[in-house]
Amino acid sequence: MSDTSSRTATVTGRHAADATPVASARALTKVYGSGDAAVHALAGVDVDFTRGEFTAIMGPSGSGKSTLMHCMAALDTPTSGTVVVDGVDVSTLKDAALTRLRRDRIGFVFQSFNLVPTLSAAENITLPLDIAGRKADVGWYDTVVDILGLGPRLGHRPNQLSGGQQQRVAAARALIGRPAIVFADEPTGNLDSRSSAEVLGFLRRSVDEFGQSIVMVTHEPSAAAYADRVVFCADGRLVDEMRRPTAERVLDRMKTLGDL
Ligand SMILES: Nc1ncnc2c1ncn2[C@@H]1O[C@H](COP(=O)(O)OP(=O)(O)OP(=O)(O)O)[C@@H](O)[C@H]1O
Repeated sequence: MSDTSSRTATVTGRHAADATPVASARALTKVYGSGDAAVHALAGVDVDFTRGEFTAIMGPSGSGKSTLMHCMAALDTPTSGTVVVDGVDVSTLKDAALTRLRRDRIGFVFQSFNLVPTLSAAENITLPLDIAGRKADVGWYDTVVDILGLGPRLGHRPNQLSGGQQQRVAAARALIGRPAIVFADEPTGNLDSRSSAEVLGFLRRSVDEFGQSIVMVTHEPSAAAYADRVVFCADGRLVDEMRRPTAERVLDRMKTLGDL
């Protein structure tokens, strides 16, 4: 559950959000299959994600949330429309440039953690930088590890860590390269409420204290309440948005969309 009192305290010290969107989509469509079997997963989405903000994407099951996130994160190719991430028009990029964009400017957190089982927590955290041939900024590495309380676990492999600890490692890995944007797909879907609060609290703090931009798909109103803004999907379109959400208001809005 969101701790609104501590959040209000940190918001005061937050980085000013930059007016230029960190990622945007225009007239975005995604059709799976064809003919009678065609599914219009995205039916024309226009959206801007503000730099330095935490945005949650909510909506009923099948409304297009994951498809939207995957198209925005260059993990999937739209049928039509444009996606711009950190000033780069993703549709113009060939495979190698797309790989670089994902590696250098985007951080990912997935529901299933997606850690490399043979690597230690420390090695998992720095993996994106190691692949890119970059060195971790030692001060930043220490800060992230410290905030996430991972110090005593750095030598452990994923199967020696709890789900919450694994997701904290995944969150550290997403942020270690200071990406322009972090996309999180149901990051608390496999976590208990305490571990969820730790991961969401870290994401919130990274926005407030370090100006990180985050977009998160979630089913949970209590998770969406950590965001600055919630956008609501239904039938492949964005149908509404809410600023300064609370779990109660998000839940009420979701009921009118036919979910929960
Ligand atoms: N690879 C695919 N092939 C065919 N249809 C797909 C594919 N991926 C998604 N869809 C369909 O596209 C629509 C949107 O799916 P999407 O996963 O984006 O929704 P979602 O809002 O993320 O759902 P959930 O909350 O259940 O994860 C659904 O009707 C889904 O069945």
